[in-house]
Amino acid sequence: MTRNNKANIANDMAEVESSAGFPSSLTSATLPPPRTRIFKIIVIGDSGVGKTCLTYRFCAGKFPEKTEATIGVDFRERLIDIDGEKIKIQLWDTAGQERFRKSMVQHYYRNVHAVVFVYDVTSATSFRSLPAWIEECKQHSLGTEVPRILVGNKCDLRESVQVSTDVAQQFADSHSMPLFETSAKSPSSQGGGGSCSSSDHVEAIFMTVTHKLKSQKPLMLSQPSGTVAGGVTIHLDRGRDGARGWACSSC
Ligand SMILES: Nc1nc2c(ncn2[C@@H]2O[C@H](COP(=O)(O)OP(=O)(O)OP(=O)(O)O)[C@@H](O)[C@H]2O)c(=O)[nH]1
Repeated sequence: MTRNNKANIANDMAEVESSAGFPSSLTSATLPPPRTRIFKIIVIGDSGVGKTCLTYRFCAGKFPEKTEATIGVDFRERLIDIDGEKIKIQLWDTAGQERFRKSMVQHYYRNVHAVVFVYDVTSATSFRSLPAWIEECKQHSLGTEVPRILVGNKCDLRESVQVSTDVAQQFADSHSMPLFETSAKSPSSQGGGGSCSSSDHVEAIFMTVTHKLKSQKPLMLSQPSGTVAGGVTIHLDRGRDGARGWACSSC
């Protein structure tokens, strides 16, 4: 990781962490022009379920040609316009492998606005891991007011499905989460009953979360409107061992 990347990460973390509200000294008469809000969304789940591919698809618009196991965390950002307001979606693509996430975990969960749990529909093991991921969120004091969604990825591999939509939907219902089944690889794949019928599920998933956050959160200061920053990666040393549910608006 370069010195610049480290500086960017520090800035990005500071931005997210400072987006909690207006400085108390500001009055309506002295408020600066509207700024871009940042929504920090963390994407978690077992290694290999496709977190990098999903976040890359949403931010870069395509399936990555090749991926490697995430070490620490990757940031991906996309600036979107909702009803005339510019919103920066900051996706934190977290490492699924325990040894690559250990020392970063506290950063993942700080000032999180929403959580996306991902499992692989062709891996019953990744589905069985979900309670542990939910427990990890709980241990980091993520309240039920933080929107959560469940995503079953790799729906394009129809012949290899191990997790049925019914079972996934029951799990999602029991945790008050909406379920989406999708494919980062084949955006037009049609998921099962819990998913949206949109032709581009990945887009729908993150846009749904953003709409939810926008409707839930009052306008806050974060940073001046500007261009979307590129991805930034925090790497750990390779040697280390390392409420009620809410509806999917577009369903
Ligand atoms: N067929 C298919 N393969 C996918 C899909 N999404 C991801 N993959 C493949 O699954 C493998 C793992 O994808 P990643 O996105 O790196 O997985 P990850 O969850 O980020 O893994 P970690 O970084 O280790 O936590 C890669 O070989 C991807 O090409 C999908 O929707 N369909």
